[in-house]
Amino acid sequence: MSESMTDFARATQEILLAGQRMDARGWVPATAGNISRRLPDGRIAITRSGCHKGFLKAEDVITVNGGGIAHRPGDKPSAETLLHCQIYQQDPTAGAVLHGHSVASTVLSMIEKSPALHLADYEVQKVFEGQTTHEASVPVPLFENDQDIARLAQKVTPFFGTMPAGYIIRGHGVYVWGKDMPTALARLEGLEFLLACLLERRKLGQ
Ligand SMILES: CSC[C@@H](O)[C@@H](O)C(=O)COP(=O)(O)O
Ligand SMILES: [Zn+2]
Repeated sequence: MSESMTDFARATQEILLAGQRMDARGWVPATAGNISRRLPDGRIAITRSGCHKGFLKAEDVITVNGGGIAHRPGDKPSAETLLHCQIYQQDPTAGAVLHGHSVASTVLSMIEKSPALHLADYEVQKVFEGQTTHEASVPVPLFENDQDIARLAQKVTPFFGTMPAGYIIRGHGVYVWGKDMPTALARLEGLEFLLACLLERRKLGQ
């Protein structure tokens, strides 16, 4: 097996396990969500469009170039591939990207009319990039949903460098990334935990 095949096989395994984890937590209902991993040679391993992320098979992971074009003609990558490519392009440290559709991110982003949610006073916010204390406010930008993914990506571009916890698309879901798959998963779990806390507090009228 060549070195690049080894890297792709390892990334595929990570993506399959991440899909199972996200499904077990209820964050990827039906065929929602998508998952990717940057390979050392610059290719991006990403889920095929329309697969259930809890039941991914190795053949459901394909590769695209930095512009989101599948290397193998006929392969149909995630409909949101350009958002993954954008993250890898804008953040050279990013090695894995996760997108999910949790109840908390969907509901909170629909009832919050301001352009961001703010996470403050929570110990768990230290899971995010550069955060060392609960005594900080971590902004999570909210972008309007758009079926034109290239247009949506344009709206996100100016925010790179200011999103330690990732971002939310309104009525749709979260995008989170990290240097590797464990880091991205930890950030997703941290963000989803905090969104669930915010939602609980809203229900309590706080
Ligand atoms: C179940 S519809 C969800 C899709 O429209 C999309 O938002 C999504 O997250 C999954 O799209 P996919 O093309 O499978 O990566
Ligand atoms: Zn989605």
